Amino acid sequence: MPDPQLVLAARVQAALAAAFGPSHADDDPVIRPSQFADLQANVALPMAKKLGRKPRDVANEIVANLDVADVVSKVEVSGPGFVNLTLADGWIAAEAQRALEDPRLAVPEAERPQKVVVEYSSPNVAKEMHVGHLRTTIVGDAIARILEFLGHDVVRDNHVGDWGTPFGMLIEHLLDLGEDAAARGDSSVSDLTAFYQAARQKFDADPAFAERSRNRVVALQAGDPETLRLWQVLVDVSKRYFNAVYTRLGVTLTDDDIKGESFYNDLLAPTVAELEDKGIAVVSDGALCAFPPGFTGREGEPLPVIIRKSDGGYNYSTTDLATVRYRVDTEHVDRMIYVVGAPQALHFQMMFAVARMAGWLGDEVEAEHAQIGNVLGTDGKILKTRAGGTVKLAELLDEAVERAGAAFDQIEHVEEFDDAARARIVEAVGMGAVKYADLSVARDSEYIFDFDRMISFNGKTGPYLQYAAARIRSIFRRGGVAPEDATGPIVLGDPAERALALTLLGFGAALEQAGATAEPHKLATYVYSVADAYTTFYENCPVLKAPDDATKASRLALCAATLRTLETGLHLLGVPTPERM
Ligand SMILES: NC(=[NH2+])NCCC[C@H](N)C(=O)O
Repeated sequence: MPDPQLVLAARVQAALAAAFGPSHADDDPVIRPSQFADLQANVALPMAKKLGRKPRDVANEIVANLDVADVVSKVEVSGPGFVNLTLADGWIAAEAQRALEDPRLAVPEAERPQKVVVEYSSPNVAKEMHVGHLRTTIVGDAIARILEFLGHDVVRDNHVGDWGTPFGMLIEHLLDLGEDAAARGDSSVSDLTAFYQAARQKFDADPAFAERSRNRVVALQAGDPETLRLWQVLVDVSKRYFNAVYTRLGVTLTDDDIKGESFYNDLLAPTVAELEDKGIAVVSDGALCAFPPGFTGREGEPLPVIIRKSDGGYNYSTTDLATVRYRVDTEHVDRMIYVVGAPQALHFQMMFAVARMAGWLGDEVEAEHAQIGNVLGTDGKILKTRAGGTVKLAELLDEAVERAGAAFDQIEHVEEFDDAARARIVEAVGMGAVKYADLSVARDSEYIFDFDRMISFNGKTGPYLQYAAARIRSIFRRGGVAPEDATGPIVLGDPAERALALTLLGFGAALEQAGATAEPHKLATYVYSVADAYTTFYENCPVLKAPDDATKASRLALCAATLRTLETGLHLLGVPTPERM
């Protein structure tokens, strides 16, 4: 869908080149939405400064060279030298029609498709996923979906924390409980939080257990087959639990997307060797460290990235460096997006800096930490249960659905749905509410997890948007027309029709921006603006009772284009859209 802003930017640049010389063909035309017209080009002011001329004269000269008759109905110079541009109704209608007829809603695929690793979710084995993981899972999944839709080759990567010293105590605790407890799905094992805490308690209280645990770590690292088998039992129990959460959330991660930390075990030594060969890793206080330039501590002392501890063990950073190296050398990726909590920002900055020193990252390969802000409770503190513990994800999702049910039962026509239909809708509303709440806030800001707000059918919420889409479907049902058969032609008369069509044309730009910056909230905000423009349209423009057949056909086509934009946008956010509700 050609974003009007981009179309006009190109035209203004052509006018700049014609008026002031070809060197200005790439100048920023400073196109902005305006309250006086659809868009405003504000380039005359900076240009006048450069040329030492009056802004208004420059603006007039731009206009004299501007070739926009096919796109714009009115051009006007105002104020000190703004160029006001009003799009032609015919152009908007034709572009909306083109979107309607295109399965991709006229969203172009990327000119230069990239291979992009989107790393997200990344929970830890034998630990319950918490709301922080919930948010990286939801945001990461939306990023992956958006980039895929834009035509990139997306590799989903679930960097599960499945290795490290805690596995010693976890394996010993599993042996104490009896392995069949895991096979039976006994809650002493499947309740991951309880399992982890019990192991931890024994480790702290019982020196003999602690000793066994330490020996077990040694056996694990030495690759003892029986120990590895027990480790795998724990990994499998956790995977089952993660998958249950993913399925419920409609998250597109599968077992094939898991490359846990253990995946890189064999690559750690060669990675470290390369860092040593290149003189990047040096011994400091017995440990092997890299000192990326520009990172200093409180006293100005250089901060280390510890590559190998003095006891010979590798670190979290080492695994991450091996991961970068593997993705560059073996997977040949162009871009890596790490959807991980904001508290790990320094870790990623320093780790990327070391990878750049090693030549793994550079202009050719970009890596970015897509930071995720904390999830707070309504008291403004990090979300905790009433007892002060970590909130369990499964319970949180159950509560979302329960509350969605209560909200849904307030809808007047609720008796139209049988129990099975109601259950499906309520599940979708609960998940949609949680997901949209997560996605509508800039991912790096903290946000307050507030059931009352997110489950409302009013306001900037998932349920509101789901309901908006379902209401459009119900118009088609009542009119006895299938949305696919509403082919227009789109003609714009009422200002609300025009405003809706213009909003629909912004889909491509919203996706493009969301993908470029890995910020799904830009799409979430856009989808809301579509529902908003639709509401104004619906209040002002009768559809089934339109004054004549041509108007009815045009309005049904606008409804169809809106429906597809809403459903596609919500789908790319991972928010389910029940056909009826
Ligand atoms: N490549 C990475 N370090 N990814 C982030 C992993 C997140 C880690 N497992 C955690 O739960 O905090």
